[in-house]
Amino acid sequence: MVFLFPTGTIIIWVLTILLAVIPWYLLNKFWLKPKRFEKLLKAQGLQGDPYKLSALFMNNSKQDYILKLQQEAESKSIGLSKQAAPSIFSSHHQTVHKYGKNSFLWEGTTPSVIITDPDQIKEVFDRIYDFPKQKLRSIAKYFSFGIIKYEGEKWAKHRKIVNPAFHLDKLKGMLPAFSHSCNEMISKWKGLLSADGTCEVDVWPFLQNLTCDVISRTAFGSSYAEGEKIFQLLKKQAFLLVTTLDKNIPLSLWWLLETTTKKRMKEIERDIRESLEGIIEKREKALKNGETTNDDLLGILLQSNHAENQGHGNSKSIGMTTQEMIDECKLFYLVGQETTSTLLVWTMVLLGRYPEWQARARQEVLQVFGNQNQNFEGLSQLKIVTMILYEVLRLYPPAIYFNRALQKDLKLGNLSLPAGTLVSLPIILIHQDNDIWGDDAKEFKPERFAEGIAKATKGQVSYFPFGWGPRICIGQNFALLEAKIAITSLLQNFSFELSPNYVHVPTTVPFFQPKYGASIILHKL
Ligand code: HEM
Repeated sequence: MVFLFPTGTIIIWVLTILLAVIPWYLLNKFWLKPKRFEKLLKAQGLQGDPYKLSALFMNNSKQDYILKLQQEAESKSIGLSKQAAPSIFSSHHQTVHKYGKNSFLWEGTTPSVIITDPDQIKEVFDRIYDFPKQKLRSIAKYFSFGIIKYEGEKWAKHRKIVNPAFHLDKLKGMLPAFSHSCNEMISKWKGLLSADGTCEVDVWPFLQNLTCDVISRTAFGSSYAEGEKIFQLLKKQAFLLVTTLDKNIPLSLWWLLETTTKKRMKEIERDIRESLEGIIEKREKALKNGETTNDDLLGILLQSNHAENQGHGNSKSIGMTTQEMIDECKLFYLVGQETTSTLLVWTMVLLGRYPEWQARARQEVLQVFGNQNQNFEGLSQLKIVTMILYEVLRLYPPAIYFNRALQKDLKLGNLSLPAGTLVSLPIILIHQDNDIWGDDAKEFKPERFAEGIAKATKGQVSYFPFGWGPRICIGQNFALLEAKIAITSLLQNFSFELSPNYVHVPTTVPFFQPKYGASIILHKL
């Protein structure tokens, strides 16, 4: 026997259920669940602001809120000797200041537990499958590419394929490209010198240009000019994004709007994809015809991908697809360029501020290379320059914190963390923690690295400008070699000091950089 309900009855039933379920869902999401989290964390001795519903309405989203804080901070010069964290990283800084190191803060309805204990930090970095990265919001879709955002098997596969491109023996072959780009920048600066052999330059755009040039040459070799074009497109896209953010349109709303900016971003995205597809297809064809590929990043990536496919009986789905290869190439630009130029600009600012360290570094460089071009063996002997770079990365790490998102209940040391919590590793606070580095933690003292990183940190995971564990930066040797060559060329040709016009306003968009550039006075040697 079949019972038939009239349609009206069904609709009433559905509405009744929805009316009962939706308020419960909202109550749980916006009140009961966060309060449960709070109770659980507090029971374990973690301290933080109580969860408040009003915080959700006050700030349209966490990103908007952080941007607002940053914009406020960036309008003021903080003075070079002052710590940047209170202004550029105020939410975490204030929480630790108020509640101590065992604390948490709220990101909307989600608690973010601040982890500062080196053993726990090591665990978070080592257990990559338990502590995956936080998923990006949709705004990042134009900028989140490749391996850096993958998880699980996909990440492992891509890391395996990309790894050979960054082996030291391959990097050695790229040194002439590094030197070429550096020499070009030095020549431009020489061209700006006045009759007395000095000039004042905002070095920041030159350094950005340098690291872009290096990536274009090392990633695409003979296709260098096309690489440059792609980078210009990526830059345009980033500019459009940043100007949109500046207009203070809530992110959530912006993504619903079909704006001209959004349209333009889509067009640029298509242009980038087509250019990269062209380069990759040309190279793939050459590889299939048995022609030797170039030893640039793309060439090595293609060979490695080819080997991965062959190792699996030529099954096409095993290696990377062309689209995935495109994403990896874009990633090299996005994470390899601004990070390294950031390292270089702060190195120039700090060496301009501390002439005694500049003199020591120059003495070492001249001892090792004289006025000759650099080579790998000589670069490995540069002890003072290395100490300086490590210290710059301690005080000015390009990425100032890491977030990881728990997808299941987990133990971390003595903590029991529920699924849905974030853990936050505030690298900038840990790098300047007096308990770890001593009372002079905030000062520029490269001598602390005289006997290497392990000695300076007493073997603890308390220094991690390149991350740590299996997901450590794949390009760290690339970046350090590039930085050493750039600093060496600079010291061989100029002495320099900070200009009185320099205004110290660090920003964190997209990395920990000088907002108003870096005015430096160069003197020809
Ligand atoms: C001073 C320069 C650099 C710094 C400070 C830096 C820092 C970092 C950090 C902190 C991570 C880990 C992010 C995380 O775990 O959430 C990372 C990952 C990565 N970096 Fe770098 N990076 C630098 C230069 C480069 C360069 C030059 C390249 C390539 C040309 C590069 C490519 C990558 C890639 C592909 C990853 C993702 C690795 C993975 O997830 O397996 N980086 N970098």
